[in-house]
Amino acid sequence: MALRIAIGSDHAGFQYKQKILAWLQEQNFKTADYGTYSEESMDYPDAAHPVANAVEKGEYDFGILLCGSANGVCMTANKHQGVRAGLAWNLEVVKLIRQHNNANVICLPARFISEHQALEYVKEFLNTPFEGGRHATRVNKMGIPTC
Ligand SMILES: O=C(CO)[C@H](O)[C@H](O)[C@H](O)COP(=O)(O)O
Repeated sequence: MALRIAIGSDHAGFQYKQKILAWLQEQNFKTADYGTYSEESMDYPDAAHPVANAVEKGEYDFGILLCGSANGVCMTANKHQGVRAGLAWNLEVVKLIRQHNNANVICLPARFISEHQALEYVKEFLNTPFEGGRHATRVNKMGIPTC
């Protein structure tokens, strides 16, 4: 079955979101676009929460979020149980958020990377598997300790 990918951005990430979405659709991924739908100023949580919800509920396998620095969408997405959103600021870090952190949401800083880089980071994110092993132990400890 094709991977299901939810995407969202604020106004700062809107243009890159449109390019990434077009590429995802060309590749026949199942996609959901949670906005924003123009460059008009808006509040990033209004796009980040719906994407994180879709991943949290298991309706989508991965999320892609963009804002100016990626911090606002990343902080918002990580409020959701079962969401592991990682900041993507270079290719090696993108690999590591999958290999070591099993990130299920990638957060792209549209004002600090090129459109080409944004697309390359998305491709790397989708093609890199989680390594498991010692990293699985650590990821499992991310929840709030009960003792
Ligand atoms: O939320 C952010 C930072 O954490 C994003 O970078 C936003 O895109 C940015 O704050 C938007 O700024 P603007 O001046 O309202 O365009």
